[in-house]
Amino acid sequence: MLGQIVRSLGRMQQLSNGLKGVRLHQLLSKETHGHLQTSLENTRAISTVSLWPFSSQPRDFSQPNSSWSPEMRKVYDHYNTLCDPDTENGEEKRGPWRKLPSYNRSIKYAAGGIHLSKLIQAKARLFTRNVKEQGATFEYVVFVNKEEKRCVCVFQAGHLLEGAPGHVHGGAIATMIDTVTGTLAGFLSGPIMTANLNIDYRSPMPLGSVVLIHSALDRKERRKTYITCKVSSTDESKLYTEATALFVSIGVGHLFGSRN
Ligand SMILES: CCCCCCCC/C=C\CCCCCCCC(=O)SCCNC(=O)CCNC(=O)[C@H](O)C(C)(C)COP(=O)(O)OP(=O)(O)OC[C@H]1O[C@@H](n2cnc3c(N)ncnc32)[C@H](O)[C@@H]1OP(=O)(O)O
Repeated sequence: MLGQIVRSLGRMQQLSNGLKGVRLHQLLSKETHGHLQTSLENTRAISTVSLWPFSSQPRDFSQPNSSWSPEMRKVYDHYNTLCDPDTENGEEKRGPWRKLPSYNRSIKYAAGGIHLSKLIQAKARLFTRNVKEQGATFEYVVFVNKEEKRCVCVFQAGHLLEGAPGHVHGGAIATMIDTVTGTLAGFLSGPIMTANLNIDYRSPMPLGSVVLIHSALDRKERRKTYITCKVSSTDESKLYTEATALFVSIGVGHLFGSRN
């Protein structure tokens, strides 16, 4: 994935004069750093090298906060524990689970350039992370299992996500499905965009619910990554939603109006 992203960014640099003087590391998002670190296995060595262009650290939203219900916290703790390394014969071994960090921008910084300024505006924020009041909208953390090519998102739906009275808006559920399946597809295939999303809403989801969003790789065909998804109660006794999604791999230049 590192090679893929660096190649894509290299193409993007060639694309635009506006990119002159911008270094690749300035364009890499913190998320991408996280993914790179994970995929490169050697997280300790990598994390000692600062690739982040700002002096102040951005806030990682994938952390418990006071709006979380006891149920949200319990499920988070369960999956977080799966990320802990085991100690065997005095040696630390990491399992396949990783918690992914989440920030309110994917790309935070770039210097100059008309193409970049179209994309990187000071007020732009990641849709799911743009509300200051904790617990009001999307509270979620994604855990990925790289061996099984699947992930689980723990999602608590806040009161501003109402659709049908007392229940979560279908568009908010679709947002989370797109986010979680897209995160998995991006983790497995590098830069992608959603091409198709099919959703079956099976039961209404009460506001305030804590649910699991399970996503798994179905298959990959050329540039296409197919992902399946199920949204259920945390004990998995109730099925709320099922979905399938298709993501198409893109060169980052795609976002700048180039098909390369
Ligand atoms: C730089 C990004 C890096 C991401 C890093 C993530 C960091 C993590 C951060 C935060 C996590 C949050 C994660 C969020 C995730 C959400 C993502 C979104 O919501 S994206 C917004 C909604 N999507 C669009 O706006 C796409 C608009 N559509 C397009 O741009 C194009 O149509 C595109 C890219 C989808 C395909 O265009 P073509 O020209 O590149 O490719 P062609 O040739 O048309 O298709 C390639 C193959 O895909 C099939 N295909 C394309 N569209 C299809 C469709 N709708 N249904 C079925 N097949 C389709 C085609 O038939 C073709 O298949 P054959 O290889 O020939 O077999």
